[in-house]
Amino acid sequence: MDLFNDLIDSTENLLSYDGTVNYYGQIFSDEEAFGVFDSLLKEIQWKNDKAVVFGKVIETKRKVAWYGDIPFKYTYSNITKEALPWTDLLLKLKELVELKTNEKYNSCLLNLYHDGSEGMAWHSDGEKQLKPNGAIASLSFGAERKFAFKHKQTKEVIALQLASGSLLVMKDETQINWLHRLPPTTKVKLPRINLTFRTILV
Ligand SMILES: O=C(O)CCC(=O)C(=O)O
Ligand SMILES: [Fe+2]
Repeated sequence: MDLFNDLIDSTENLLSYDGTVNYYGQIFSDEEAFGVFDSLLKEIQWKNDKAVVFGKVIETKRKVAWYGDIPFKYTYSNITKEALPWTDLLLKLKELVELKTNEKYNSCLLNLYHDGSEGMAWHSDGEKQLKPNGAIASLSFGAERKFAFKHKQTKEVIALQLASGSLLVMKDETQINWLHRLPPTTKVKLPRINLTFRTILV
């Protein structure tokens, strides 16, 4: 457990305006986080992410997976996926995150970054199928990575480190007003798994 975790106030809003982001720090010990990382690596049906760019289908090195209450169809980057049924571990993680954040979720997008060369470019999670202004809860396991927000108008950037076993929540108008990204870095040589719990409209 990070000694500094005691100093983290999960009720503090990291954004100065136009949205709410709360960082809970490590909600798992390093050892627990490693165990979860290992299980997810083995049991999740990881697939290379596909995107349509200028009409061409490209495959990213990053791997993804999509799970949910029912076989929701979810479209992003012009590709539609169908949610797989929850595994026992994913359900446990979902219930823990629901308890911690006092919100409900019905689906989860998972990302596997093999090392720092893989990241995610500036975007917001504002897909039409998502509940408007719904909370998105992000769990991280494995390598610690930098995560950043950029305001769409003012261009203000707010960055933080996402520790292994940590929880972050984005809610209210965050997706309307802010972009976020996971910057690539040559410093990180180890893999990271990220889970974002979301609410799909049914
Ligand atoms: O890997 C992360 O921390 C963020 C992933 C993300 O932004 C997304 O899946 O939409
Ligand atoms: Fe995102």
